[in-house]
Amino acid sequence: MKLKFTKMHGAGNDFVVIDAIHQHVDFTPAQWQRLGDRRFGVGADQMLVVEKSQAEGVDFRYRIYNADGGEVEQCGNGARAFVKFVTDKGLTSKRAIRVETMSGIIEPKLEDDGRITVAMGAPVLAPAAVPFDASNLDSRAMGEDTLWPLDVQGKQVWISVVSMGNPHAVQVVEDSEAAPVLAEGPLIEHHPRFPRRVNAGFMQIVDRHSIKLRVFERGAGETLACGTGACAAVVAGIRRGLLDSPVAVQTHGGELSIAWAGGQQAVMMTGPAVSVFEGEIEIAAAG
Ligand SMILES: N[C@H](CCC[C@H](N)C(=O)O)C(=O)O
Repeated sequence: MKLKFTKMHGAGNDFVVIDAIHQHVDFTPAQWQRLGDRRFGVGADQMLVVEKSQAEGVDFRYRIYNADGGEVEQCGNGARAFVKFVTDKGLTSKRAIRVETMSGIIEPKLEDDGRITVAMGAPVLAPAAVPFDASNLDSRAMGEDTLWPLDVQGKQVWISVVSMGNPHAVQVVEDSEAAPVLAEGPLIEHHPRFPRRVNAGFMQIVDRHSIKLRVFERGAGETLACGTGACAAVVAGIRRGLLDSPVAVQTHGGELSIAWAGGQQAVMMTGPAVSVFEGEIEIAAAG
């Protein structure tokens, strides 16, 4: 079938965005993987599928597929690309939208300066949210947060475990550019203590209102930016008493602004979203 799509990015985290309101979209993981393949398909970190929501008072539903073809709960940069997409396509005239995702309702809003702010929901700082095998109970309590030791090929790495709907294991590093993101990221992503795998964040504290962040994403590898990863890193840093809200998050693809008032308050993420090109692609039937 011929599939119409829009290629977009949010701070360099790139997406294939599909209108599933006016197109029938029902792909297998192998077909999603083909779409995300940078040589045999369009190529993207994630595929975003826009649908009408059946829920009362909710405008849209959006589904997220990683480049490896797996469907996941949440995507922060994707939420901003989603808002730009539905606005540009005239699918809504609203500037504040309620969107249903696999992990709950988020509320993105198009700002006057073209950036987009998304209320990403409250973080959950507990292994049970990820899930995470907390069998190794010798965790180290740091202020209100709990740090967990992860044995990564004999090296002990202290991580904060945070859910933004999707799972994150965040560590503080001296120098994010020198951090072993490509070597250690896959080992953390596939670590046996994360039965559903995990996104691995490497955060350098610049000052109390600024960090540098690299994320080796579950199902996509290192991306130029990770929105939920930025939220998770800031929440972990605030809980450990290292950061104060708001925090400027510098990523390889651009800057995100994250604010969080603590507790059960929603994490607020602000950043860019860009449409790059429109296209059509023939996606062969599975098999
Ligand atoms: N790789 C993530 C999904 C995409 C998240 C990221 N692109 C963002 O902007 O939040 C996961 O498997 O949970």
